[in-house]
Amino acid sequence: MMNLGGPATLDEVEPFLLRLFADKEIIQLPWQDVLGKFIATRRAPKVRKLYDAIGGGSPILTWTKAQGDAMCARLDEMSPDTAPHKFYVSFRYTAPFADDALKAMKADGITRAVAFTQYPQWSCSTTGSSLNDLWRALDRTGLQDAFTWSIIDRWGEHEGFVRSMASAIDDGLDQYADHERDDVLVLFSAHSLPLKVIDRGDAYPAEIAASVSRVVQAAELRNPYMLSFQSEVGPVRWLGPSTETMIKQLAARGQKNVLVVPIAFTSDHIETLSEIDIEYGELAHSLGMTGFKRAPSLNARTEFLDALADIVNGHLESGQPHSTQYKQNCPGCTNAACRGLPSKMTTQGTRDVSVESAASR
Ligand SMILES: C=CC1=C(C)c2cc3[nH]c(cc4nc(cc5[nH]c(cc1n2)c(C)c5CCC(=O)O)C(CCC(=O)O)=C4C)c(C)c3C=C
Ligand code: FES
Ligand SMILES: [Fe+2]
Repeated sequence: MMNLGGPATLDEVEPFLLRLFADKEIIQLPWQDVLGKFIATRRAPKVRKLYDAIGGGSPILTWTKAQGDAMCARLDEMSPDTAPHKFYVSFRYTAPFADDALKAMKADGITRAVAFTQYPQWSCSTTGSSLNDLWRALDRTGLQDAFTWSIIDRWGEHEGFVRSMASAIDDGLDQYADHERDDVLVLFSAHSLPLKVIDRGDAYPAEIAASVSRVVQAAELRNPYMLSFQSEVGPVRWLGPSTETMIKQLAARGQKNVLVVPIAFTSDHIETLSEIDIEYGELAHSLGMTGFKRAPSLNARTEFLDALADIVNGHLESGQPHSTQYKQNCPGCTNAACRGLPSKMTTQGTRDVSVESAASR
């Protein structure tokens, strides 16, 4: 289960930021080694305060473990012939790292592995970076031939995911009085991306829009809705409209009730608990938006735990090594590591562990 990760304690904030700003696959800076360190160190005190305000750390590992446990229990029942199922966590910027996961898998005698991104929608800066690093970790640990791999690289339109988002929106709308419910504007908010990444051809904006459209249909939403992007960092230009600006504009036109729906994260962390709930919440209230609320994150929502198991089970049944999209590099890509494959992959059309050499690396 691959994700960005987050600092579990306040002491981990600075090392987390140092790793993030050193990763050329999420952010490209001039003189990255020097400037990345400078930005991370300077940013750390402010970010430490934010994590302090949400309980002293990111809950992302706790949620991922709860999701993994529930997913594996369901998979053991759904697919006895591939049981037992075990999950390992591979975070990009905090422990457990890809190397930790691979070593633990080897120690447990695992031979068949599914690289399962926990970002529903693809971006080369998130899932792409995690996968590139996973394949590098195989080399670092000398475990190139230890596992036969397949990849779940995106699932933003999966029916179970879409249904769980729709039911989270229902719960979000239930927070309003009956007479207000129809007046609520549903504001889908996704993490933004630098425009440079989008111009390169990153699939993320289209995949976010596809998720929103499917969720709106599944929720049979009668409310108006919009999509905006949050969490921009640094002086580069980011994809808009920004969630913060949108809140100001909606407040200016007298919109009182706004339900924010995080569409690109599956569990709570700093962007929901701090940025939306505290920062945007205070902004909205100061502008007279009395009904500013957020739909709950999926976390351990039953429909979502079912969805995770269903995504993996469907993947195993399909026998697909990865999605068709996976091999489509961004037209503007200059990173030779992108869309690589490990040396041992499952063969197209089989759900078993037959081995085939990867076509390219
Ligand atoms: C879909 C998810 C995400 C995308 C896309 C994404 C892009 C992206 N992020 C940064 C820089 C930072 N992100 C930070 C935190 C953070 N980012 C995501 C997800 C996506 N990022 C999550 C889930 C988290 C929170 C981790 C947690 O609390 O558990 C941070 C650290 C916080 C801060 O300093 O504000 C930075 C920095 C860039 C540059 C980027 C673009 C490609
Ligand atoms: S940046 Fe998208 S494939 Fe390399
Ligand atoms: Fe981020």
